[in-house]
Amino acid sequence: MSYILGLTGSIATGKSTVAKLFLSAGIPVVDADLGARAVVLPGAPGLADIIEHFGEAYLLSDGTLDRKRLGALIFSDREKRKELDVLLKERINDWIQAEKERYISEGHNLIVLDIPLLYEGGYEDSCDAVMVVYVPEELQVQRLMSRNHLDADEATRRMQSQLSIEKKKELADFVIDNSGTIEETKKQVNDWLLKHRTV
Ligand SMILES: CC(C)(COP(=O)(O)OP(=O)(O)OC[C@H]1O[C@@H](n2cnc3c(N)ncnc32)[C@H](O)[C@@H]1O)[C@@H](O)C(=O)NCCC(=O)NCCS
Ligand SMILES: Nc1ncnc2c1ncn2[C@@H]1O[C@H](COP(=O)(O)OP(=O)(O)OP(=O)(O)O)[C@@H](O)[C@H]1O
Repeated sequence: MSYILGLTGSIATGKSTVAKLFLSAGIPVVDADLGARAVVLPGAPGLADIIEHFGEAYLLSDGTLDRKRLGALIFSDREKRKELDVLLKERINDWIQAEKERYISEGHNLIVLDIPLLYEGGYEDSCDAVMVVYVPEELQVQRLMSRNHLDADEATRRMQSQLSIEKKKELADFVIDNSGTIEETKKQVNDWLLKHRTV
């Protein structure tokens, strides 16, 4: 039996940073953001759905999705965001499940599902436990501003497009506090692995 650990947080709290720590410990990670990119590659039905729904203005001249333009739209308009979620959710879910099954069939006893919208999308039921990567909101906004070159208003809007990190922390089975150094985060992940790797 494989133990399925859901890994989440809110935008820029450090999921990818923690996912890399699991990967370097040899644990397979299913990255939902990669799935979200795979289902909108040129030729994929998800891209055709987006263009049909939102229009050709969301295509770049090389035929790929204009992610920047679509991001600007959905992070400033709740209804449009919901429409995009409806268009892509099933396809992303199928991608996640297929990757998970592949790792299960390879015999891994621990598999991490890195899903930014884990709670918003109701994925907690398909996990044995959920780990939330936490930083306080002020630090979240700062890291988001500096990583994505956003001003404070835009970063706050993106943050508010997801369930708050405080709420996710309450719902979590395990919390990794990523407000210190990467080394401090690494220690928490390694301690968790020492306790749970053989579950
Ligand atoms: C709007 C898009 C094109 C913007 O692309 P961009 O390259 O700028 O951002 P990227 O994909 O790296 O996402 C960055 C982060 O934004 C957050 N985010 C993405 N989509 C959403 C959404 N619909 N609602 C809330 N937060 C979201 C996540 O925390 C994600 O990790 C892209 O995010 C997208 O296709 N989103 C819809 C798919 C989705 O739901 N992805 C989340 C995976 S579960
Ligand atoms: N402990 C830390 N100390 C300093 N900077 C950090 C730390 N952890 C992460 N960061 C930085 O904060 C930013 C956000 O981290 P990361 O990309 O891992 O977040 P994420 O939760 O995966 O984001 P998203 O939801 O957008 O995918 C990155 O620029 C990263 O380098």
